[in-house]
Parts: sequence; C-alpha cells; structure tokens
Amino acid sequence: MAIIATQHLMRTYGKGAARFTALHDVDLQIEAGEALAIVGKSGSGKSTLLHLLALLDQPTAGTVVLNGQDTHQLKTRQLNTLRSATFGFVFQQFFLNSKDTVYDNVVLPLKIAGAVGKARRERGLAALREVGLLDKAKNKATDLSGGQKQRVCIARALVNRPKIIFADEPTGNLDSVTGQMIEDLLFKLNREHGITLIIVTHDPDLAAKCDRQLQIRDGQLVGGERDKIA
Ligand SMILES: Nc1ncnc2c1ncn2[C@@H]1O[C@H](COP(=O)(O)OP(=O)(O)OP(=O)(O)O)[C@@H](O)[C@H]1O
Repeated sequence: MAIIATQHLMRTYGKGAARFTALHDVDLQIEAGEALAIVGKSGSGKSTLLHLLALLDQPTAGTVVLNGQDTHQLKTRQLNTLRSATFGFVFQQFFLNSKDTVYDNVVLPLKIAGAVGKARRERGLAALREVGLLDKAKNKATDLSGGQKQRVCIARALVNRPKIIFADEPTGNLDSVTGQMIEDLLFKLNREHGITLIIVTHDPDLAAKCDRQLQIRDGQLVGGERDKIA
C-alpha cells in the first residue's frame, strides 16, 4: 500500500480575476521507503505540492491519503497530531531558534508532542548522535556552520521517529562538499531506517540519486514518473 496517495489534488490561490491554479488534478502514489525527488522549474508548483503532501496546507479540491487514511475530513488538531507523529521536516532556511541550544532545538518536537524527562533526553541525544553532533549539544544553534545547522535540523526531524522526511531544497544554502554530506545523511536514514524521503530540489544530481523523480510543469505531473533505472 502506498504511504501517500493523492486523488485529484488541486490548489488555487487568490480570488476572482486574480485566481491562479498552481496545481491541477494531481494523482500520485508514493511507496513506503522510497526516495522521491520532486523537480521542475521555478514556479511550477513543487512547494505547493510538498506543502499539501505534508498536510501543511489544505487543497482546494481533491485529497491526500496517508497510510490509507483520507485526511480530507480531519480537523486542524487531528492534522497537527498526525503531522508531528508521522513527518519530519528539513528546509533550506533551517528555521532554528538561534538563541536556544542545539539540544533544545532538537527536542522541540518532543516538547510539543508532550514527551518529558528521561524519554525526551534520550531521544534528543540519540538523534544528535545519529547526525554526529553530540558534542555540540550545549552550543547555541547560531554558533554552527551551515552544514552543522542542517544536521541539527535533520536531528530535529528525526526525533519523533518519522515515517517520512520532507526536505525542501535541503542543500540549497550549502556549498557542494557540505551539501554532499547532508545528502549522504538523508540517504543513510532512508536506507538504514526505511524513512521515506520526499525532496524538492533544483539540483539534478541530487534528484538522480533518488529512486524516482516526479517532474512538475505548470502545476501538472509530466509524463508520469521517470524511474531511476530506466
Ligand atoms: N500564496 C500564494 N498566493 C498566490 N500565488 C502563489 C502563492 N504561493 C505560490 N503561488 C504561485 O503558485 C505557483 C507555484 O508556486 P510554488 O511555490 O509551488 O512553485 P515552486 O515550483 O516551488 O517554485 P520555486 O522552485 O521557485 O520555489 C507560482 O506561480 C506562484 O507564484
């Protein structure tokens, strides 16, 4: 069974004459454990699709089915719970609280989910160990290199043991060597923990490393889906 499927997914922005359809009637299926790249030109609808798949935004029409559950009917609070239990997020802009320590940034999703005490501490430290940053736990998040900041974001994405990591241009702010490290880390999590990766990227090399590429043009999927080994 697909971990995510969409049915007739559509998103418009604006009203009246300014109404613009950013995504038309998208049907897709993503298998558990897949590494999927979403590619396409600027403005083609990649981020719109990612936000809908990640339940961060509501479609104008159509639905996202997550693990067989139609999310269309869910209330905001149910969506929030489902999102925090199932997804991790890694964005180009990091979104770290610069005044807080690395550790506090990483355990934030656990605090929100209500985990306390020893469980929170153990999982936070395990996530930091996974990304090789245990020794930076007490540093301020601002006192890190770009690659280290992105590793903190990956640790924060991991801390709730997600089934899916959504990554929006995860290497966009990094030099190529550092970007490579971040890619390796994401693919390691995919391989070793079976975490499904859904990555929006402009980088053809990163896209080619995924199992599959979904190409979007003007809000529509192009030519179905290209397999890596075709
Ligand atoms: N909040 C919004 N209001 C109006 N139009 C929007 C809004 N968000 C996105 N759009 C439009 O929808 C289209 C798709 O935008 P989207 O951000 O999904 O593209 P993208 O492929 O992710 O682009 P990029 O690669 O530049 O990030 C664009 O034409 C954009 O201008």
